[in-house]
Amino acid sequence: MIRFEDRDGFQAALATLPGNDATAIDAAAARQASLTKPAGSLGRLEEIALFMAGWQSREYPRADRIRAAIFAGNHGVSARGVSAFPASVTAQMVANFQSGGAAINALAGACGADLVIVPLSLEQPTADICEAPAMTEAECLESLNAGAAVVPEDCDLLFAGEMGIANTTPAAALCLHAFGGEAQDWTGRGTGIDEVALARKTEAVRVALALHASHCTDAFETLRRLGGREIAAMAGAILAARMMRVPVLLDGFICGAAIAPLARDNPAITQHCLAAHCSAEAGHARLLEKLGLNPLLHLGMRLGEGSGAAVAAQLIRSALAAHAHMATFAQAAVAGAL
Ligand SMILES: O=C(O)c1ccc[n+]([C@@H]2O[C@H](COP(=O)([O-])O)[C@@H](O)[C@H]2O)c1
Ligand SMILES: Cc1cc2nc[nH]c2cc1C
Repeated sequence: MIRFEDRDGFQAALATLPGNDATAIDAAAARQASLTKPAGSLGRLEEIALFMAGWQSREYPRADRIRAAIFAGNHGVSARGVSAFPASVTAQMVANFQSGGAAINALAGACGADLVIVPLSLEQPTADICEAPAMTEAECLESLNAGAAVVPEDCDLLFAGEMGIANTTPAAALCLHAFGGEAQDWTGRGTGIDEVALARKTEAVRVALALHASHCTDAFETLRRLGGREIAAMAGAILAARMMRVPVLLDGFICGAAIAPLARDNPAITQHCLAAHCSAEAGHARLLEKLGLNPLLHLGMRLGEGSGAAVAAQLIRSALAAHAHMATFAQAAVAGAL
């Protein structure tokens, strides 16, 4: 299991990311070229098969062991009226996840993922990012390690999701810091706020940046100041997955925002990631573009909790089923292209 010893250990891991296996990609590409279809006719499903082959070092990659990890945290900034829901909903939804009644329970079941729910000190919200750093150094490190701990040794695919009332506010702040622009470029309606609350939320993002930006010198410090526990946990899980060369499906806006500070330090962090979908949250399309990721799905979803990733995991399974089970031209005695 991966564990980051301290902030330097986290930053060192981010600076020395392993790459994929070009030999496995070549072998998988040769197999794709031999299958009974015009070259490229399975479109992105072919790319997915090669992507999975490269990270798993397998000519025949698998999606049998899928780990879905949902992290939950509370946010001091929720007291500013930036969400359509009260902060108490975070713990209530965790209870719903635990009793099997949430969307992610149904969707993780449908894609065959093994779901773990990780509540992170829900009784202790982060500090209001408009007034202070969200977390202490110890809290941030603990959250990163809670994320790293969910990646099993034998894992074919990981997806990380979140639950945290008000977390689209720190997510917007992380995007603004990583990629610039204006607060309104990154601030959306989250759970469904009105115009007045949107103005308050945009101002909160602006104030948080004014307070912290000059101190955000690396990914750890940025997550600590502008993030939240579940956000840092997703970042820790995604970095740990990379260290173990486990491919990752990113979920929605908050999940993408969690790696924005990592991408600022090392843009290669996205190489083992596929963007599951483009959320309806304003800012997600721009975020994916900045991360250099082309989302697999556009379903108008904006739920979070790993729901988009769970749907996209079915595409991964389809891509790998075609890759593994189709006949070759030679086996099926089908003539190749002229
Ligand atoms: O995944 C997304 O793109 C997404 C977009 C908007 C909202 N959410 C979810 O809604 C919550 C955050 O919204 P808010 O309005 O409370 O900041 C949090 O629990 C997220 O999982 C998620
Ligand atoms: C009900 C509810 C469910 C969620 N799941 C993820 N974020 C959420 C936010 C709310 C408000």
